[in-house]
Amino acid sequence: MSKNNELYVQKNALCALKAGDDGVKVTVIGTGWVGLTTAAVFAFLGNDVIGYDVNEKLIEELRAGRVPFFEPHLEELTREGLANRRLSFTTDIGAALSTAEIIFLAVGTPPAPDGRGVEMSFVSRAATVIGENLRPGKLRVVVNKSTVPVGSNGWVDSFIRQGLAQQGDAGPVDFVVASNPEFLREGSAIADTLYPDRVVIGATDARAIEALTRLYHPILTQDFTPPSFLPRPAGRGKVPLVVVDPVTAELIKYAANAFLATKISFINEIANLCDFVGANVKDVARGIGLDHRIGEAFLNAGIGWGGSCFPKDVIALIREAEAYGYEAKLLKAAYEVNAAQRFVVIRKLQEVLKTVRGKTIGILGLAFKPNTDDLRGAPALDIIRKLGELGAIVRAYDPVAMHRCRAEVPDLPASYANDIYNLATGADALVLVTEWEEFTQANWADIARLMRTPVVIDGRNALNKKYLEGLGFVYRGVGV
Ligand SMILES: NC(=O)C1=CN([C@@H]2O[C@H](COP(=O)(O)OP(=O)(O)OC[C@H]3O[C@@H](n4cnc5c(N)ncnc54)[C@H](O)[C@@H]3O)[C@@H](O)[C@H]2O)C=CC1
Ligand SMILES: O=C(O)[C@H]1O[C@H](OP(=O)(O)OP(=O)(O)OC[C@H]2O[C@@H](n3ccc(=O)[nH]c3=O)[C@H](O)[C@@H]2O)[C@H](O)[C@@H](O)[C@@H]1O
Repeated sequence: MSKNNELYVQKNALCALKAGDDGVKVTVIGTGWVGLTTAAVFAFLGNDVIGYDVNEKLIEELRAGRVPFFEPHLEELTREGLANRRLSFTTDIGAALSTAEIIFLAVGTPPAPDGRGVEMSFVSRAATVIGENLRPGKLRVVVNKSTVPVGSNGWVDSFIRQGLAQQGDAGPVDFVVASNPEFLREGSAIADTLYPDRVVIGATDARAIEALTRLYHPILTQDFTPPSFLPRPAGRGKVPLVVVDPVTAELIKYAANAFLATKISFINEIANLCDFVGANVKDVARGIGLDHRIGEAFLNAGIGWGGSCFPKDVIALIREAEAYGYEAKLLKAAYEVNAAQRFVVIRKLQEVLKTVRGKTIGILGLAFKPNTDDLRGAPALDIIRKLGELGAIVRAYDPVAMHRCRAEVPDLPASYANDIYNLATGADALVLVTEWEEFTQANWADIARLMRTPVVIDGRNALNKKYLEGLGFVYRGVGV
């Protein structure tokens, strides 16, 4: 689309009715972290939203107003949507699609079983089912929010057409496919959705761009009353809208995650150097981050990145490049630095304790980061397994993720403690893996007294080194 066209569409769409005034009919396919957040937020903004998922138990829970994963305020917002009847949930695809104007695809795209590509079967299945169940009538905009390999927009279109073909001669069905990548972070999913840095729409069809711009109008203009639990950040102005073609939108998503992941690997490499030369990586990060071209965010050194997306998306981009005979050397290096980084804490434990065999090691935190119970790609799991292999007796505690860990990783070689003090009792060392506030705010004087030997390896540089050393701890951070 030409620049003039793009501006024309944006201007017109922004002049259109606010979504809150007439309520867009939205259906979200897949009600996990991204889908449910999308559904709850658009319902909160005054749209009529139906969440559809193949997981019957999940839908049952959501209907009862229970969100079976930990995401701050998401349950509150879901309950509010259910109470004011803006939000509903179903496992009936026909009912889910019958009124829809905009259909979001938010199903998972995990790594393929061979670890080399992206598992796209959830997307293809969902797209086919949409095609099988769309009926003639008004235009439907199918919007891909899942993170997908470049070119998937056309691919989704073809699966919808295959589904439509199954219907036989049902009459003409008017639909377009657009891309709308998601940039929310777990732990701050609602804030990131209501107050995003930008909204990206990947489409060439003006009707799709108009429909999505209308839906996003309150967010783009910040013209809504914020929820009581999430005030609008001070100084938050209008949100930039980036309208591009679908392929570019899909690449923006991968590039954003790959850049952030590379930034963290970069600072971790510097942290490792700091350990050799005796510099302090926190000061280095501040010293470089104040340069606005670099920026201070995402320069926290430690055990590196985990989670459901950075690892799989960096790999996906490497594979994407390979498909064109291009070796993405920088991304490969970022991945490798990260893969090794989580074991830095084990090396530090060995430096202090000499052998970990037979020693009791307490792991502070299981989730891949604070404010979530998500264990996908969590560094804690690799660290615990490695310590198990080395003969350590591993105990773990996490404020919210233990329940999930017991269910999802039953073979983890660790037992669980009730709280941080219980974990510390008799431990030879503690390793801080997830920087929960509960850990940074704990009574470390009590913890020192409870431990067999007061040793703490701070994998997130989140604790106060001087204070802990004052309490008699042997403290090791990463590059501090
Ligand atoms: N979790 C995150 O923080 C972010 C995730 N993303 C991307 O968003 C997508 C979704 O991720 P999550 O929400 O984390 O996944 P998730 O695993 O939490 O949720 C996916 C949901 O889709 C459902 N599903 C699978 N096949 C289905 C089908 N055919 N029809 C209906 N529902 C179906 C599953 O039952 C599940 O509830 C992925 O592509 C991910 O890369 C993007 C930004 C942030
Ligand atoms: O595509 C996705 O799923 C999402 O992936 C990340 O979000 P998320 O994985 O929820 O969490 P982040 O806050 O980005 O943290 C990712 C990992 O990097 C680590 N990290 C983060 C920042 C930092 O400075 N240092 C660091 O080690 C965290 O501990 C965590 O393990 C991106 O930040 C989101 O923009 C994106 O939408």
